[in-house]
Amino acid sequence: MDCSLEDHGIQTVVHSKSGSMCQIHEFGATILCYHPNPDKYSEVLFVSRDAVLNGTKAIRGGIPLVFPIFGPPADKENDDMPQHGFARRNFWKMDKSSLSDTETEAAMDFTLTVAADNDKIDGRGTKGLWAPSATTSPACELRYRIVVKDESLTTTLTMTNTGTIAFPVQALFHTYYEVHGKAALDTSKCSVTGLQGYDMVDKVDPDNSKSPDSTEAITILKETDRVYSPPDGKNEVNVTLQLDRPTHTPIMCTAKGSVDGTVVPVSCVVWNPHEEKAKAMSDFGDDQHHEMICVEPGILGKPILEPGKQAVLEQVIAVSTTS
Ligand SMILES: O=P(O)(O)OC[C@H]1O[C@H](O)[C@H](O)[C@@H](O)[C@@H]1O
Repeated sequence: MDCSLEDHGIQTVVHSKSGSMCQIHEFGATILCYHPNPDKYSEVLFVSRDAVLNGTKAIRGGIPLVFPIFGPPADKENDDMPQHGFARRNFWKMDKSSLSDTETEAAMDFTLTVAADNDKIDGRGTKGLWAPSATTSPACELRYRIVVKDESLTTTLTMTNTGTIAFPVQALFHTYYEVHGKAALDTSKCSVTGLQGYDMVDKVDPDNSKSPDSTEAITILKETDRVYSPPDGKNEVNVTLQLDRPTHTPIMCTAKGSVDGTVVPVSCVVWNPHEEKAKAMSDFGDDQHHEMICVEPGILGKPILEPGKQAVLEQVIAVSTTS
């Protein structure tokens, strides 16, 4: 992504001390780029060259936010909410009072407020739990805090149930990483480690699902769409990504979640559409599956968020193990 991009709806947060910067599109509060200290590092995130940035379609790349469902609705007959929910399909508000730029970090918050009967929020569906209704629909406030440091980006999504109806939560950072040298399919250059021992559901080839998966390094050999759920006792995600970066250093991604103050397990999705799916997506270059890999930590267990309570999902992307 071109970090010099300036446009209506795009906000920039710069950490003056280190020069690290991040750009966020108000549509979906989608982070488009994260460029750590430019004296030392290159861009971390991938955005499709055909991504739609005018607010008519979820942005293909960066870090789209998935909430309150992951994938299509569980009960498609009775719920027409679109895949991955509504968070990525609406304009969020930047909170000017949250802006800061200190010695150690720069920060910016975005919010999306969803009243129970607000029918202006795109993607709530017309038949399911979230269909706008003053009496039967949930309400929520989403607050998204983005903190940029010299060598790390921390994103924290706080989901507050502001209504009277409890709802199941799924929330995920759909992070698209740039793989340098178009090497995503080169197994010696692009890999993800840290998910060994997780239960793996293979959405492309269900017969290949493993419980637990003993694979040490996940590489891309074909279309890959896998959901990794942690073994008992492991709640945080802690993965290492080799992306053939110019510095030859890996990226570390950690993530944790909680509901009403209680830690909940965080799963991790690994996705690369490969050739056929790449060609089928109108907002993705035919050959761009060579340039990216999605590693997406999230709360997928559908814990119930009661009225007045909060769920929190946090991700840290670090370009150095010392961050
Ligand atoms: O095309 P989208 O709705 O953005 O979804 C892109 C991908 O997101 C996740 O990674 C899912 O596991 C995939 O099944 C889906 O294809």
